[in-house]
Amino acid sequence: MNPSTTILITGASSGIGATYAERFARRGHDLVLVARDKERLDALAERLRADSGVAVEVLQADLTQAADLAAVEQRLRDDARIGVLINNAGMAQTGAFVQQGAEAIERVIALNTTALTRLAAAVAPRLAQAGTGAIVNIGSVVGLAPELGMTLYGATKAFVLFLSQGMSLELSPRGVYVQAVLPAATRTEIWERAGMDINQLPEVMEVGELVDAALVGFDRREAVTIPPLHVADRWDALDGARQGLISDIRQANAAERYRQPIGQ
Ligand SMILES: NC(=O)C1=CN([C@@H]2O[C@H](COP(=O)(O)OP(=O)(O)OC[C@H]3O[C@@H](n4cnc5c(N)ncnc54)[C@H](OP(=O)(O)O)[C@@H]3O)[C@@H](O)[C@H]2O)C=CC1
Ligand SMILES: CC(=O)[C@H](N)C(=O)O
Repeated sequence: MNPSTTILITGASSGIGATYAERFARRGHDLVLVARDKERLDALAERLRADSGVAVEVLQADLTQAADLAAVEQRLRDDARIGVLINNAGMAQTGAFVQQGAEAIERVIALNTTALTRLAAAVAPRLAQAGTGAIVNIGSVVGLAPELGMTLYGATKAFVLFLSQGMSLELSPRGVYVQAVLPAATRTEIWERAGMDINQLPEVMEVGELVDAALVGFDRREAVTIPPLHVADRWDALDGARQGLISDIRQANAAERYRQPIGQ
């Protein structure tokens, strides 16, 4: 990738986003860092400028707020230097589905799905027009498995995977690379923020290892990167089965098992 490409990273004040910022700064890229906590963003920006000599701009935004989201969209539309969007900002949600209040439901959907989609949609036309660039959407393995018990959060992450695969089908022929990254439990603040104790987990990946693995997938132009999945064939089998299913959907008639016997 051209080192003169600027990378915009959401959720860059901590965890996975901050680590992406470090890694891309080391690769020589200028950065635009987005999150709510300006003090933390400023401190990170200062360190990255000093360590890597790159230009780093801070854009304070609460992506669940209309005006802030619109400002980041505008920036992505207008700034031709930004060639990569790391769509990372997200929050987790604990508790049973019956315990979710309306406000909490709105917030997790607004951040994990609406903001992510709108930012991707803001930058995609410009990248497609230029015939280059990349959009990285951070999902989660939880989005593959309702059994993991995070129904609402998992549903937002299933959305991210579906959206990414659809975007990839549409945009890769136009020169734009779209990657979905699916981490599993990774040591960041997200757990504490959601009121979960990370120390109760049997296994946790360190955030540097996660981002470095995601970047291996990025450099290989993988459409779906699942760093904690040790048998890659499992994903190929799942995705292949899904595609096989499509060929068995024949829309002219209901399947035999749903037909009422004549006369009943
Ligand atoms: N850690 C894990 O185990 C896993 C994480 N993920 C995903 O990785 C992504 C990053 O999370 P992670 O690094 O772990 O968690 P962190 O809590 O460390 O980081 C979340 C980032 O999002 C920002 N953010 C939160 N709310 C908003 C908001 N309303 N507007 C703008 N920015 C916001 C936070 O900054 P600030 O508070 O300053 O706004 C922070 O920079 C998320 O999408 C998460 O779902 C996926 C699977 C596993
Ligand atoms: C961060 C979470 O809460 C979640 N378990 C995940 O792995 O995505």
